Amino acid sequence: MITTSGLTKSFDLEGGSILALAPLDHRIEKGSFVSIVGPSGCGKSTFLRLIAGLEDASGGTIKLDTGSAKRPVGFVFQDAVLLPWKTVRDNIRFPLDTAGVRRDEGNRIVGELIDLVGLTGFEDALPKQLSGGMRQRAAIARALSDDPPILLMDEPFSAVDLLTRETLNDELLRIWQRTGKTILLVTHSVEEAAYLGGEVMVMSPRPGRLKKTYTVDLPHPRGEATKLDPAYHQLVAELRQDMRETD
Ligand SMILES: Nc1ncnc2c1ncn2[C@@H]1O[C@H](COP(=O)(O)OP(=O)(O)OP(=O)(O)O)[C@@H](O)[C@H]1O
Repeated sequence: MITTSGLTKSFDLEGGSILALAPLDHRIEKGSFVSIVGPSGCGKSTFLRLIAGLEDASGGTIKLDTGSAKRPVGFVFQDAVLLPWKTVRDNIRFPLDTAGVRRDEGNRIVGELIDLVGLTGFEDALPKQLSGGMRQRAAIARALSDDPPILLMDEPFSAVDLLTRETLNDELLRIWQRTGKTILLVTHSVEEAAYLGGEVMVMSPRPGRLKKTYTVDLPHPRGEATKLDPAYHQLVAELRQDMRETD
């Protein structure tokens, strides 16, 4: 459902250009959960931004097989970029209002999403009244509001404490299983990548290229038992080794 062929991206800099992404050929199946790891500057964000259409490719192609979806991708960034003067409800419904969705239909969708991300009771709160984790929940709901088949997440949980992060990881897996979205998640945590992903893409820098992909066979639903599974520890160790080699 996401196919890249010879995808490259270079940025013009004073006195030359930098190749942020070397030719990338990859295929991501519909409904999969793909974690992306690699050292700083290896092109992880650039890859997501190209898929989202926020950057133009310098070469090659990206094919998104997303049928008749109005908007193929939703994006969740490291910091929840919520409108500070709007309530949780109005932030989540903002893309729906922009798309001209009828008010009663919008109310129904927003109600379901608030329930899905566990923000019931906080519909009328302003972003400043929420914890970091709750703001990220609202950002996920907003990214899902007009039902994009693909959810792109760029280090979505790196600014929250470890316990909240683990809870949000489990919530995200539940959301993924309930919605069937294709999820691509960039993370600096190899533990998070292994715990969440069905596939892990390992990238290396200068220029950014796909070094390796792992298929993760850990069973679902994942939970505390996953973290005790020797196969999980083996994968984390291999990913850590890959990161050392690419740094
Ligand atoms: N708008 C831009 N202009 C110039 N160079 C850029 C731009 N965006 C990214 N780059 C360069 O492209 C390379 C890849 O950047 P990118 O942000 O995709 O890496 P990353 O793997 O997401 O890094 P990090 O883990 O630190 O977020 C880096 O060398 C970066 O400096």
